[in-house]
Amino acid sequence: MFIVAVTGGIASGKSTVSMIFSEKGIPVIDSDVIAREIVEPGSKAWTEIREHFGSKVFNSDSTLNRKALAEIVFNDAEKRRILNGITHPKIQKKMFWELVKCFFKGYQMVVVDVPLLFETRKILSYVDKVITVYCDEETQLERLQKRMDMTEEEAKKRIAAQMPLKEKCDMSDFVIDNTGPRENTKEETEKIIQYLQSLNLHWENKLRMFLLSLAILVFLGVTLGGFYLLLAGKLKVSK
Ligand SMILES: CC(C)(COP(=O)(O)OP(=O)(O)OC[C@H]1O[C@@H](n2cnc3c(N)ncnc32)[C@H](O)[C@@H]1O)[C@@H](O)C(=O)NCCC(=O)NCCS
Ligand SMILES: Nc1ncnc2c1ncn2[C@@H]1O[C@H](COP(=O)(O)OP(=O)(O)OP(=O)(O)O)[C@@H](O)[C@H]1O
Repeated sequence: MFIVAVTGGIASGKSTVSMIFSEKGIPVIDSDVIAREIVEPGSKAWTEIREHFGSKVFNSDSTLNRKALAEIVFNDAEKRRILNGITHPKIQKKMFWELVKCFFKGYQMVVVDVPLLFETRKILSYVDKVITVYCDEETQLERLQKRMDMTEEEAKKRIAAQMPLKEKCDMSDFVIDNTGPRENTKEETEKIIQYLQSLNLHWENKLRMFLLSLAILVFLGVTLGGFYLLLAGKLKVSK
């Protein structure tokens, strides 16, 4: 299975690009959605956030008060590091299992939409191609304020918490400029999808399937062999 990462800065247009992949029947795993799932009331992350940040970052119905937590972590790098330490391993684990599900469903290609791909690097290790969705700073600030109903100061702080967008572009296989109208972005994205689909992934996918099956067989062999030896040892002792 070929894994394509869509990354970029906050509000640069990742969801806009991911949606175009989705319209072509390519599944999209969105880390922002997973980040919300793992903090549901009673979850491990929810409990750890409560321990570290206190009840002030929760609503009366026990759900996370995202605005209150954002106010803390985007004004304090150390607190952000603590929150990332709680959430990121759980997001990465859930993303990994979502990928495994896609693999067994037989998808040839899957997209992971991860804003902090280069900042955290973990998911980067199993991604085949990276697309960075770029837009100029002025447009990013304007779209962010509009979409999240933020003040200019809040928006600037959120942008500053991420790696500069230009640096992400330099490290990517493809860059989509989403500064202009949506039609341009759609056209650029469709060209990339066409290119990715034209790559002869057939043999690569077969090889991966073979290696995965081999790994499963070795695992089963070692486990069953271990049990057999354990059982045989016990039988000898009991004689
Ligand atoms: C701080 C929280 C509660 C704020 O929630 P809010 O609803 O305001 O934002 P939302 O989750 O929709 O995120 C919007 C965007 O903010 C940016 N962002 C979110 N968390 C971070 C972070 N820790 N560092 C830098 N940018 C971040 C991303 O670009 C993301 O797409 C939330 O973002 C969170 O739990 N963050 C930690 C988990 C995380 O890193 N998520 C990003 C996906 S891996
Ligand atoms: N080309 C465009 N022209 C005008 N508005 C756009 C364009 N692309 C995206 N937008 C708008 O900008 C905002 C951010 O876009 P989008 O949600 O795709 O970004 P994102 O990178 O996924 O954001 P996030 O970092 O929150 O996940 C949205 O309100 C969207 O409707």
